[in-house]
Amino acid sequence: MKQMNKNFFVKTHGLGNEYIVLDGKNITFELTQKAITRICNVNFGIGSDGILLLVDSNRADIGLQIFNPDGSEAEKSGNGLRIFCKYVFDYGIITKNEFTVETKGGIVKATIEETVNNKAKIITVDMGQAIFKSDLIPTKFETPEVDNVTIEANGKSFDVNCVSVGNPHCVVLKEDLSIDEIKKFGPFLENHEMFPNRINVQFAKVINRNEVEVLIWERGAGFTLASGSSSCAVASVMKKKGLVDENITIKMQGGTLKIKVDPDFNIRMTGEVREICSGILSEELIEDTNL
Ligand SMILES: N[C@@H](CCC[C@H](N)C(=O)O)C(=O)O
Repeated sequence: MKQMNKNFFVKTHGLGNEYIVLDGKNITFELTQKAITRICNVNFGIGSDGILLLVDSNRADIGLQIFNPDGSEAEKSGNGLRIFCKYVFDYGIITKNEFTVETKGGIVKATIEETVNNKAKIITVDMGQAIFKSDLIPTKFETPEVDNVTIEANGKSFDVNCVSVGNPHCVVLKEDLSIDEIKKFGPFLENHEMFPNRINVQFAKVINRNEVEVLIWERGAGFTLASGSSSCAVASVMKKKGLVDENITIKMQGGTLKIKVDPDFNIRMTGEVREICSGILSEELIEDTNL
């Protein structure tokens, strides 16, 4: 394992969905909501779609806490998990190709599929089973599942389909996708009164039985170029509706992810991750997180 300096960070992206990784044992400050928003801010900090914090686990090989740029904690993140797995593998914290990671949204199994110069490139994560029960997602709907239920957001009606893949998602099927539309209505769907923990939002267009195009509005982050858990959510909803087969390519603004949904709705996600940079958080930035 490489010896890392205090406040060492790595910034990595999965299809343009970028995360800063920190080791909880290696930082000299408290990762408060203020600290998270400051570090993730592109003007005052490094700029990121979130922070991944390495923590101990006594149930898995390693533990992960996931934070959105608004400082809220997410139960799971698909790109976040692949990015975190690359970090622990590349920096010698985990030395095997298959290992388990504990998140707030469950324990997942990760496999390093492909390496380049001994660094992880393609990673598969078994994301667990999709949950369609309204109350477990959670939503406030009284129907057992939220399948094509019409709700109003900012004066417009949307037919929503909800699912949890460890974190909550709301999928809207569309004939045409518009970035302006998801940016305009995403915040209202995210914060809709029927979603007590807020929700991640996807507008999705089925291209054929193996391809779906998706735009994403993330809880606590806003519009992002890609999302792993959103891809899993969309694939599960489309599979349940009988619109796609078992193997689905999800096309997003930042690139594509391969998702497999088995007959019991167990989800497997495979995709690339790339490190952007690494360094030491400046004392001046850390001082700023306490202001
Ligand atoms: N970008 C992520 C999702 C991150 C968490 C999400 N914003 C939430 O609050 O649930 C992904 O790739 O899955």
